[in-house]
Amino acid sequence: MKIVVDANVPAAERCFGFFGEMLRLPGREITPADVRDADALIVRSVTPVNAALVANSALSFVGTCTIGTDHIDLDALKARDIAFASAPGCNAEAVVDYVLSSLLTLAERGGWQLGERCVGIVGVGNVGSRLRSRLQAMGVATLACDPPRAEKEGEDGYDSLATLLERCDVICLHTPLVPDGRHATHHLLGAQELDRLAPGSIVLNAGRGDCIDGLALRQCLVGRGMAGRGLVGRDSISAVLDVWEHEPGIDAGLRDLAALATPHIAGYSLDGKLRGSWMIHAALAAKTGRTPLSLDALLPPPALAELSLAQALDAEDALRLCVRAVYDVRRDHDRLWRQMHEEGITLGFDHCRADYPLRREFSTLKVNLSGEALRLASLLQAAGFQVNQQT
Ligand SMILES: NC(=O)c1ccc[n+]([C@@H]2O[C@H](COP(=O)([O-])OP(=O)(O)OC[C@H]3O[C@@H](n4cnc5c(N)ncnc54)[C@H](O)[C@@H]3O)[C@@H](O)[C@H]2O)c1
Ligand SMILES: O=C(O)[C@H](O)[C@H](O)COP(=O)(O)O
Repeated sequence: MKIVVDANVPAAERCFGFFGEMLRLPGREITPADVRDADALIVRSVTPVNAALVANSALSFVGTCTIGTDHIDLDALKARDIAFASAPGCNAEAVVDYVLSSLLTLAERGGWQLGERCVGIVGVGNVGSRLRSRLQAMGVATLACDPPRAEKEGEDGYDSLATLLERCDVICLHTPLVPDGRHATHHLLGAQELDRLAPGSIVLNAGRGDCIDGLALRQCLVGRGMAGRGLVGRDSISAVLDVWEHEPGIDAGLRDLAALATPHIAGYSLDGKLRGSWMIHAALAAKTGRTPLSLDALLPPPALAELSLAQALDAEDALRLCVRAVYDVRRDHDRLWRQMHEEGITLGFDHCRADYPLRREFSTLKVNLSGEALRLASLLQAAGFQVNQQT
């Protein structure tokens, strides 16, 4: 069996070398000639898998080791009877870690507490529902908007986008890119919606770049944001952007105005990436009648497995300390600036992603609590850490 695999797919040798001869290629450069005699194609989100790519191929399986599938033309695969698998939810926990690290960073810079805010979650699927559960358990008020779900399940628990814009001071986008139709998400937040944001609001996009009109956001930030990299003001609008229109050639002007700007890495925990590879490995194993490897065999132990707190810290300060011990979003923001400065926008963006430092998920850290710190147990557990109470 010949398998073409994006060079940025981690654990490719173990997951796909397992099935036969493997050819690794840069994801953005895979051509019809590369897949002509291939049986399987394994991609991440940067390879457009369309009719032109698969038309004259021998492919019988395409897998994407990602949650998003907007780069795949499912009709083109169906027309050629090519089996398809994606990795729903694989990196959802990592995206929630990203959101918490970002909001706690902005809270520190702006001098407010996350617990005072109301977070509006747009798109309540694998990512959004996990975010909602963690925030609710932490005692943070949330509202949710997901018209496709509301239609299927009833309106209870769901609000309109207009209500979120009116009542929330943090708006988190976790929608897929849906180009058209009744629930299209292309430019879901445009000039009109951005105009409705209350002073001091935060807009965070970790869905897909095209879900926000970048030009409108840029104008909004010029008018109502704090001009200057990474700054936040009590009454100004702040943006946290992980995804962008036209990646990797993103708008540097918008990057300059964002409080946190990262190169589409919200889901880039090692756990999330390996889960993605493994899920596609398991799908290909099922298709070919093989017994898959176990996911546990792929995941190494974390470098930082435990930390201990014994003193009476402010609850959000303690949370921030644990969050940053595992994942500090400021490092990704700084890396993007540095790499773009050295290599230019496009190369800098892609190299930041390709050479991504090892990152684990909150759930890999055990926090030992004793003495006064015992009162932090429920907050830390709610945020996703393992907690060990030493009485
Ligand atoms: N930044 C990253 O690194 C990263 C990582 C993972 C996923 N993503 C993106 O985030 C998206 C969401 O991930 P997920 O795992 O939660 O996907 P999912 O498919 O589980 O959930 C998406 C949710 O969005 C809802 N939705 C669709 N159209 C909507 C609309 N118009 N308004 C509001 N809600 C709408 C759907 O009903 C669904 O509940 C993915 O499709 C992917 O594009 C980005
Ligand atoms: O859809 C997803 O799973 C995420 O956007 C994923 O993190 C994208 O990563 P990439 O495939 O671009 O490496």
